[in-house]
Amino acid sequence: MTWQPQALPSDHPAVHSGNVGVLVVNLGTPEAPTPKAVKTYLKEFLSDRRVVEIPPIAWQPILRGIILNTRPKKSAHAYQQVWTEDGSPLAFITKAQAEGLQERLGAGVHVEWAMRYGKPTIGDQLQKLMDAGCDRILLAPLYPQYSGATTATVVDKAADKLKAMRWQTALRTLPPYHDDPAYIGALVSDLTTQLEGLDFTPEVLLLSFHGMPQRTHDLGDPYHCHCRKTARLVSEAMADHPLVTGGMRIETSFQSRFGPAKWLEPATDDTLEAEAAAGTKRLAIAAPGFSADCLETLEELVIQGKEQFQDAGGEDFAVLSCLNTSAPGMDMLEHIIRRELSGWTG
Ligand SMILES: C=CC1=C(C)c2cc3[nH]c(cc4nc(cc5[nH]c(cc1n2)c(C)c5CCC(=O)O)C(CCC(=O)O)=C4C)c(C)c3C=C
Ligand SMILES: [Fe+2]
Ligand SMILES: [Fe+2]
Repeated sequence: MTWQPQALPSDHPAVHSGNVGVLVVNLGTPEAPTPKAVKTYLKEFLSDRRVVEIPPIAWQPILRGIILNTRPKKSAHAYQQVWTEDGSPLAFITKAQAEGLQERLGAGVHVEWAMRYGKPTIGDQLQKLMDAGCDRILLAPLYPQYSGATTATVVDKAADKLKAMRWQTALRTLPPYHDDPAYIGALVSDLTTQLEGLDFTPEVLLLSFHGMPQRTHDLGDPYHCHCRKTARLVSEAMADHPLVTGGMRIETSFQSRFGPAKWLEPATDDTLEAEAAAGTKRLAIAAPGFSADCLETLEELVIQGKEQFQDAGGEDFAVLSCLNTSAPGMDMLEHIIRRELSGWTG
């Protein structure tokens, strides 16, 4: 008689015996809104070759000789405008998203959070998950649109940690979700609720994404195309909304230009001025590429954007919140993360 493998009992769960971890990651933020802390943060961030694609021999003297001597003071002032008792919005919102996910996913999954630059570090948090017995970890960079400067650098950093280990944990990464119906649905639900709650009727809804050097796009980075697709899908999904049928236009722009090189266009600041100059009086702006409110939304849009629009003749101006820990946002994150855990959890 030949040997036969023993059949698994029919109720055998397709689940392994170790623990499963999820590490949600966002960009990072200084430890304090001071020039010293901002300098430390900017040095790490702007030394990342995924972020500034200039050979270090040319870039480091500019970074150390000019930028790190001028920008920290200016940026610290901006951070002071948005800092709260709980610290930097980007950090405490990311932490709250992780806690919300932990509650939703239950005790069978360990959820932690990390920042790509600053603290808590990706390496330390991966270690924490492994210390909790996680031999399978889903790394979830919370960037809907893929870019080498954001998504890939998170994966690089996690790989640096694994590189030093003899016995590695298994790692999966969350794919970009810029066109996922769950993400588009969450945005449309959240944006329409916020738009309907405004005390004015916007003529324009401006979707402002973080920018990137044009050269990075030309070298093949899909970020710009992902942003454009998100914007198109949101516009299509909102086409029947009374605000849109009533005449509200949905436009797209790119913010936070940094340095003298050409960045993705149209720029948000130029667009705000051009809209106001062309007679637009009432404008709402949303930043769907940011999972959490941060310096770039709370200072650059809420404070500077308002000034730019109103100085050019605009009147009513509102910045809509990011998905943050809203119900549609958390439902979406839970959905896309559960999907990636399939086969790892029951
Ligand atoms: C959401 C996607 C982001 C991309 C793409 C991105 C690219 C990118 N950014 C810089 C330079 C700076 N960005 C800064 C802040 C910042 N950037 C993002 C996101 C993306 N950046 C976020 C969420 C934040 C906010 C951080 C916070 O603490 O709230 C800053 C620091 C602030 C300042 O000094 O102005 C810089 C500098 C480059 C060069 C770049 C290139 C691809
Ligand atoms: Fe940035
Ligand atoms: Fe493109």
